[in-house]
Amino acid sequence: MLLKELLQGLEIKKISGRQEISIENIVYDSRKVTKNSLFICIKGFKTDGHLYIRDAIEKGASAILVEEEVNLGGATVVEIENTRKSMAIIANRFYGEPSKSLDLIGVTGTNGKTSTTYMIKKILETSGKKTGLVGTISNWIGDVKIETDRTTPESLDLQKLFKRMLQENVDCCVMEVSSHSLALDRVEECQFKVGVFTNLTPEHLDFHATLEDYKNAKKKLFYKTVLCNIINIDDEVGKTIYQELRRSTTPMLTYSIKEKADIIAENIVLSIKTVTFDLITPKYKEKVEINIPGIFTVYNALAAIAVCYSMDIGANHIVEGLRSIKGVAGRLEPIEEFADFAVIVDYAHTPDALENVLKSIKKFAKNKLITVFGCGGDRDQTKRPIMGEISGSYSDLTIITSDNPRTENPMEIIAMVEDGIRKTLGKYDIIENRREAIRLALKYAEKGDIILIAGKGHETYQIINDNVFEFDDRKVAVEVAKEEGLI
Ligand SMILES: CC(=O)N[C@H]1[C@@H](OP(=O)(O)OP(=O)(O)OC[C@H]2O[C@@H](n3ccc(=O)[nH]c3=O)[C@H](O)[C@@H]2O)O[C@H](CO)[C@@H](O)[C@@H]1O[C@H](C)C(=O)N[C@@H](C)C(=O)N[C@H](CCC(=O)O)C(=O)O
Ligand SMILES: Nc1ncnc2c1ncn2[C@@H]1O[C@H](COP(=O)(O)OP(=O)(O)OP(=O)(O)O)[C@@H](O)[C@H]1O
Ligand SMILES: N[C@H](CCC[C@H](N)C(=O)O)C(=O)O
Ligand SMILES: [Mg+2]
Repeated sequence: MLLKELLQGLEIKKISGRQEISIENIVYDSRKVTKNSLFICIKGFKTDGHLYIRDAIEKGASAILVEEEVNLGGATVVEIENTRKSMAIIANRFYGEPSKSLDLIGVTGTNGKTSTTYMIKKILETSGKKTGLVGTISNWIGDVKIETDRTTPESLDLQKLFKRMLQENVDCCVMEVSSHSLALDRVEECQFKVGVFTNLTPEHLDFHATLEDYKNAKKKLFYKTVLCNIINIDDEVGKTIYQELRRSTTPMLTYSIKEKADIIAENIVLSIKTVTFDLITPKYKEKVEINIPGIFTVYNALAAIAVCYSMDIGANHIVEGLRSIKGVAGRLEPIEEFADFAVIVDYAHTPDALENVLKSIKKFAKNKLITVFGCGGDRDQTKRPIMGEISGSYSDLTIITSDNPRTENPMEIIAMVEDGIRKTLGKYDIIENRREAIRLALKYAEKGDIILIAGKGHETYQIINDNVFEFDDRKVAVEVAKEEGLI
């Protein structure tokens, strides 16, 4: 595509060099530049893309998009106000506006995005639609898995992925829309059919200055949708978003288990492995059964149902799709090798998630509830004491350990968790090494106990400083139990 075409309609401050040049590739990382690339310079949180322009030109970049004045030859230089936002516009154009041809569903909220997207995918597939998925665990094109390291990819990578989905005849794509992606314009130019709001509780307050900023980032999704917005009105923030969206032209569907809403669940029965409920929609009633425990599974299912209902997917496909789900990796995932006591791995890494999970499983513990968890480094510090207090309140024993300490001192993170747990009567131990923490929990466990290993869920690594080590809670629990002769 010609550079001139890519830049059409953008407010350019200054341009030096030819615009009639063919752009074969677009990149925002100088290390990925190939011949005839457009290199987009982004001022980041760690470094600044403008520092790598020379490097990019040497590798063959023929055009550079900048947001600060640079004077050098060898490539066309285009100066613009906001390169991150412009990248989304250019990427959408370069890949042929792919989201317009997909039924794109966006799910946002603090907790439940991954779980809800997997439910939606399963229902859509049951109804015969080839479905793509973009999210935390991995991306999918039908049943082909694509590794990812972001929940919501950078706009360029996202548009490229959408194009690939179209080439592979995908009908619908369901994606998690993180607050970072909304704040950093990763989903600008995406045309969503349906948007979902699951809930909002404190998280990522290292990135968003206030809870209000966090909410405002999430809210942006609902002004990008054309078919329907789906809102959990049992959530306090959901209620306010619902009120605000009444002025919008996009129709809305609400869901609830407590209040009058469009999609509701009644007669909920929770067991240690499943949930069942009576589904009531404006058009029909059905019995629903899902093989994932916890009251929040009902919420995630209602969100998924509302999406499919708004897309006119038949009730039979909804019920069958939900029934066929075997679980979502690292979300209340039971480790089957254990018989006398239960070991469950879960991705709860926010106060709200941890509280919900502990509440859900505590009632099924015939004996003690033992929790092993820590908090991630280089992330929101305010949640650490709160999570400590929650674990101390619900668990008979907490073993505080490391999550992904990243560049922080693990013992300092643990001390912040300990500040919270000390406010409770809950017993606790501190074992910084996560493998050893899991070992101790297994050694303490007795018949009828439940061990919850929280925070890392599906993750198969642990990040310590800038090193990524292999670490999977599910595998480690089994390995350690074998070493101890417990299984
Ligand atoms: C805060 C944040 O989201 N940062 C993301 C952002 O980084 P950044 O813009 O600060 O980039 P930077 O590292 O400072 O580099 C600036 C620019 O220089 C370029 N560069 C850098 C080095 C070089 O040699 N050459 C070069 O061109 C980089 O490619 C970049 O364009 O853009 C990068 C490239 O896309 C992302 O990898 C990076 O994610 C970081 C690693 C991250 O941890 N993000 C998390 C917080 C995140 O986004 N999480 C949400 C999930 C939240 C949830 O699920 O609750 C997500 O959607 O994944
Ligand atoms: N609707 C919900 N409300 C509260 N907690 C939930 C809900 N659904 C799941 N959880 C809890 O939150 C954890 C994370 O769930 P999930 O991965 O679905 O959320 P997410 O929004 O995708 O998280 P992330 O922001 O990390 O991508 C689960 O392991 C579970 O403990
Ligand atoms: N999407 C979340 C995941 C946190 C998972 C937890 N294991 C951690 O590393 O803090 C984040 O990037 O903040
Ligand atoms: Mg997720």
